[in-house]
Amino acid sequence: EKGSAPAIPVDPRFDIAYVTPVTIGTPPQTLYLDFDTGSSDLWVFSSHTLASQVRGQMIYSPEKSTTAKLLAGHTWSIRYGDGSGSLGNVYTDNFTVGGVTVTSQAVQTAQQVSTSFTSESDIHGLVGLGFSTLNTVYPNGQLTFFDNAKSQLDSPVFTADLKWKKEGTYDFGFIDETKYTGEITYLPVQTDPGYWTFTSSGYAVGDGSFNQVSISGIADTATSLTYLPTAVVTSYWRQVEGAVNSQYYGGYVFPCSSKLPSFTFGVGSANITIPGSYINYAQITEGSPTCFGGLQSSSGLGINIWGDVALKAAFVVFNGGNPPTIGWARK
Ligand SMILES: CC[C@H](C)[C@H](NC(=O)[C@H](C)NC(=O)[C@@H](CCSC)NC[C@@H](N)Cc1ccccc1)C(=O)O
Repeated sequence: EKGSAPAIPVDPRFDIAYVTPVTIGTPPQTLYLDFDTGSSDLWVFSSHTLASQVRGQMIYSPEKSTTAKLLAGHTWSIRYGDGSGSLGNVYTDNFTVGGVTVTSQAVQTAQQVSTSFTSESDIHGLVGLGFSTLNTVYPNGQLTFFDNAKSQLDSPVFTADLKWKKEGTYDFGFIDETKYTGEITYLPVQTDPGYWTFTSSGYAVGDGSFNQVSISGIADTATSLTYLPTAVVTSYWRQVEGAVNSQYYGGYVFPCSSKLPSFTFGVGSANITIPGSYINYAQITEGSPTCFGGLQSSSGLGINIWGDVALKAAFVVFNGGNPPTIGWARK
């Protein structure tokens, strides 16, 4: 079995996040969810969510699904790196993405969500695609959609082909050779504590020389920007006239008129190049001549995150085989 589903940018001006249509329950209820390799909870806005915290999101109503079953005595509560979070109860129900159906998927219904989720009407929840060890359901942790679907997929993989300001795809169970050029380079994955953690072999700024340095970080499809060690990020922004690391804006800002250099990162003996345009992330406010960078320092996070700004420059294979590996190809 295999499937394919669109990854739709949430905001046409800049790629805050990508959402993918899924159907839950019987009869099927459609929601648009943020597929997230950086976490492992599948949670949705629901009929259980405090009305004051719902603002235009589509919701899942288990009471309207003949196949929904309450997972009695189970709760969940998750916190994300940006301080956002949500919590609630758990049902199992039919869950379908791109034609691939899992019949008793744990669907975590939110009772409460933090303000940043309330304010993002285009994101109706998350589908965690990290390793199931990260799942927060208590007292028994639940499996991700990918872990549940793996055995019925032609191949135990899913791929991310995210695009700059355009619709991309998530494929499940197969590798679409038409979506990349050259070879796919596979790297080992550290599955503890549960992210897709890999080590890049170094970086180059623009057409400058390549710096051989190991950079361990996570591939996170639901983090908009890319956060790397301060030394790496400083050497990038040093090349941009007028770029400053602003305390006020919480990161590097620069004149929107700048022509930004590309950023190349190593994957084994190959490499991926992020065009400078992808790093010109967004104006700090509508109409401002000052822009916010898509490449920022990870020093405050304690972990490096290869988010959408990096992922959309590549075709990425998340191989859930034994052992798991992560594959990178140019496109
Ligand atoms: C502060 C909490 C830390 C970060 C940690 N939580 C995590 O690592 C969770 C699973 N993952 C995340 O917070 C991040 C990875 C951070 S690396 C530490 N990925 C998921 C995030 N992009 C989901 C999201 C999507 C849209 C809007 C906001 C957030 C924990 O629970 O300990």
